[in-house]
Amino acid sequence: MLSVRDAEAIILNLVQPLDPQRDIEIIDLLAADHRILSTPVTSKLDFPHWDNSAMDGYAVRYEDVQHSSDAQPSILEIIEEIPAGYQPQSTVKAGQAARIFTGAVMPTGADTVVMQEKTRREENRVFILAAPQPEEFVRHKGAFYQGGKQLLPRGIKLHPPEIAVLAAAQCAKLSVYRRPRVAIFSSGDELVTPDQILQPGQIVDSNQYALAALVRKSGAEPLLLGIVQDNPDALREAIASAIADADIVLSSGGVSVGDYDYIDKILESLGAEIHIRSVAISPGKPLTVATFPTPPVTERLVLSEVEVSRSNSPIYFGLPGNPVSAMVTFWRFVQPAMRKLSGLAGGWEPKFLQVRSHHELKSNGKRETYIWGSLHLIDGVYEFHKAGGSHSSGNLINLAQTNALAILPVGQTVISPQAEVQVLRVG
Ligand SMILES: Nc1nc2c(c(=O)[nH]1)N[C@H]1C(S)=C(S)[C@@H](COP(=O)(O)OP(=O)(O)OC[C@H]3O[C@@H](n4cnc5c(N)ncnc54)[C@H](O)[C@@H]3O)O[C@H]1N2
Ligand code: MOO
Ligand SMILES: [Mg+2]
Repeated sequence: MLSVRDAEAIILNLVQPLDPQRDIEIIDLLAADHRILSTPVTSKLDFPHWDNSAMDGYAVRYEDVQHSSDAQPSILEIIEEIPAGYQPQSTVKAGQAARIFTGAVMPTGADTVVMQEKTRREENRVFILAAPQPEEFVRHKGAFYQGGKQLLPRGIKLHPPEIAVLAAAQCAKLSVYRRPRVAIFSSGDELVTPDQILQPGQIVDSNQYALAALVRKSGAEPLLLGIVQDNPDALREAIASAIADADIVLSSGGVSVGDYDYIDKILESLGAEIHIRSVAISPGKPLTVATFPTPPVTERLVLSEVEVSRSNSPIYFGLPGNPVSAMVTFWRFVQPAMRKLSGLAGGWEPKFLQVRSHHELKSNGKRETYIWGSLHLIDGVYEFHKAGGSHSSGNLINLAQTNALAILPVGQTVISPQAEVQVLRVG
């Protein structure tokens, strides 16, 4: 069976990132948090834009004050007051100083700022009580960034620090990658929506809700196609509809070997190339990954009124139906694919932590095993606590309030309490 690592490599290799010319939208800077920059940003401005003061104090000529001390202060004539936002009018000459405030433009002639606390004021004279360093408390034009160089590269996720930079660079509107569109449907005759009255044998379609939340949390737009019966015609129609408009399709259920598990057969009949049918992971072994190299043979079904554009053919993930299996395979395989597709320049693979396990963790050693639980900070160090209750892949109840998956590699059957374990943060 395919290893988790090989499956991840195959999946990432299949993903074509969104196109930085076509797959973009122009948004307001105020809406930019968590979006991905699709064009490198350059500014004409230098940062700082001009020499300015880092302190409230006096702008002086270093040579006038270099020997100042409490006992023998230099005495300078104050020729101008320069608040922030004001363009100085005078030149500071020998024996002169300008009153200046933090962020205000340095006057010509002055090269150093003496902070107020090291001075004494007497009417329009200032006594400098200590010798400064040359150019002390001057923030020089272009010291932080020189106009014309790249300010921010394409493919980064925007967070408050980048948004501050973009604001300072006067990018009130900016170009970001559009959100990936992820079609989601659930397959199974036993499934109903949460508002329906359960008949014998029925259960609620929780996967649709879980996957929609996961997709939205990953910065993509979920297209919810509802519940599809275990019926080849209905499934064929749902899949054709999903692949028409989505970048990624997520179905859950129907990928194992049962008589009503139709997904793989229907994908094949639609001309899909199936790259993965199962992976050595627990939970989540029956996982189908497929692409559509040629346009599907069925007629295109329009999902929405909106005219949509797509540069690449979609990737289909047939996730296993068991609720925990669907979420674990999302976190481990779909999420990295979504990161690559979204235009992020790198860092698509999951990042694992090495932490101490509070409990004993067990596996049969045959598949890479993911055990759900939570990370707790104990004296500043993370510790993994396994969730109580059944670790059946059908038990979604004890998945609630977890935030991590501990991973036992193939061949490892036990991790002792207090031993180190590799963990994937989720949730
Ligand atoms: N003979 C074998 N049987 C099974 C194998 C196997 O290797 N040989 N693999 C098992 C594993 S592992 C898993 S995981 C499941 C995967 O099954 P399917 O993907 O075919 O999913 P279904 O059969 O449709 O459903 C499985 C289970 O999950 C419940 N389910 C399905 N959809 C939803 C939903 N949207 N929301 C909540 N729960 C859902 C469904 O009722 C079933 O209980 O196959 C094993 N069998
Ligand atoms: O691997 Mo299945 O995903 O055990 O339940
Ligand atoms: Mg099945």
